[in-house]
Amino acid sequence: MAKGDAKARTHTTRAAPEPAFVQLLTPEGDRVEHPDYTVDFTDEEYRSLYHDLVVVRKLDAEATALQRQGELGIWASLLGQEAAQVGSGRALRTQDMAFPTYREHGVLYCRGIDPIMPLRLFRGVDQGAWDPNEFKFGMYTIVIGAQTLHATGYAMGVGKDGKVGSDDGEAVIAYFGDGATSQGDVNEAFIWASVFNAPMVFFCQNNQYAISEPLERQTRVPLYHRASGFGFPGLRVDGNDVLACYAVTRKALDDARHGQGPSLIEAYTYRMGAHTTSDDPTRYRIASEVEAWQAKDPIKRLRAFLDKQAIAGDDFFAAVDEEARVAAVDLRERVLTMPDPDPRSLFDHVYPHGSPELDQQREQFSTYMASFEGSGH
Ligand SMILES: Cc1ncc(C[n+]2csc(CCOP(=O)(O)OP(=O)(O)O)c2C)c(N)n1
Ligand SMILES: [Mg+2]
Repeated sequence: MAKGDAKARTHTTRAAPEPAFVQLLTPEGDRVEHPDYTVDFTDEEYRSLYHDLVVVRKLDAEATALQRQGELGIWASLLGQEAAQVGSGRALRTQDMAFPTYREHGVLYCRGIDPIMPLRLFRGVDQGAWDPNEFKFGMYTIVIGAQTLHATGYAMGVGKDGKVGSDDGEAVIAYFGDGATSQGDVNEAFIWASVFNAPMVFFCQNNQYAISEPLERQTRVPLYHRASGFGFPGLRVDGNDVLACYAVTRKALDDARHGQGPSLIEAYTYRMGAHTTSDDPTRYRIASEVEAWQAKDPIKRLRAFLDKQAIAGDDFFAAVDEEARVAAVDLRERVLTMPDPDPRSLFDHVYPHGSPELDQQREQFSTYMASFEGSGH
C-alpha cells in the first residue's frame, strides 16, 4: 500500500468540522471580532510579528537540514506551530517565567536567547545551556510533562514571595503537548496549581499527535474542557492565528499575575513536519490531512492580512526573507565551527558526584571506543 494511502490508517481522520475556538484572523487573512479578545498593535508591531514568524521558521528549517547532514544528533521541528509559539512568547512580560518542552524554539527566540543554543544541545556538546534566571526561560525538558510540575512549584514560590497582585506581578507559563495531558505529572501540576491558586498559565500546543499517537488516543473530550475538572478556566484558541494566541495568552498571564490563579490554553494547531528527525510521519498519517492544514498556515495568513491592510508590501516581505536567509547562514556557519562532541561525555552530568556504576560503565565504553581509534573507523 502506498505511503499516504488513507486505507492504511488505523484511526479516523480529523478532516472537519472546525472546532470552536478564539480566532482573530481567518486563514484568508481577514480580521474577525471577538467579544472578549482583541489586539491593538501598531503597524510596526504587526510587521515585527511577521518578521519573527518568518525568521523562526527559517532557522528551524536550517536546523532540520543540519541534522540531516549529520551535524546534530536529532531535531524537533516547530514547523506549523510558529504562531502558537511567537504569539504566546511575545505575550510574556519581561518578569514572566517560561518552562518549555524540547520544541519551543520560537518561544526561546522571543525570550532573546541566541538561537544556536538548542542546536548545541542537540549536537551533544555541553555548551548549549542558557541561564534560566537571566532569560526567564527554563531548560528544554525531554521528560514529557515534567516541566509542568517544575513550573507549578516555581509559580507557588512566586505566590509565597508575594510577587502577585499587581501589574508588576510575575506569572509563569508551562508549555506542553496534547500527548503530555495524559501524563500523571501534568494532572498533578493542574491540581497543585489550582488548590494553591498559583500564577500559572498551562499552554498546551495541541498539534494533533504525540509522535504517532493521534489526539483521539489521548482524550474523548476537548482538551481545554479538562480545566473545569480541576477548578480553573480553560479555552481553545486557533493555534495558527498569531493574533489570537497573543491575545489569549496576554490575558491569561495578566489574570495570573493579578492573583486570579491558573488557566489552561489549548492552542489548536498542527505539527506540519515529523515528530523529530528520527520519525517518518507518512507511516501513520494521510497526505490529505497535511494538505488541509497547509491551507491554514500561520505565516501565510498574517502575510495576507498585512497585504490586504496595506501594512506591508512586497519590498518588506522580500527584506524579511533576506534577513531570515542571512540569519540561517550565520547559524549554519556557527554550527560548522563547533567541535565534535566526545561520545564519552554522555557519562558527564548524569549525577553531580558520579557513582561507582557510572565509572565502571565509562571505563567499559572507553575501552570499546579505543577499539575503533586508530582503526580508521
Ligand atoms: C515520560 C516520557 N514518556 C515518553 C517519552 C517519549 N516521548 C518523547 S516525545 C513524546 C510525545 C509527546 O507528544 P506531545 O506531548 O503531544 O508533544 P509534541 O511532541 O507533539 O510536541 C513521547 C511519548 C518521554 N520523552 N518522556
Ligand atoms: Mg503533540
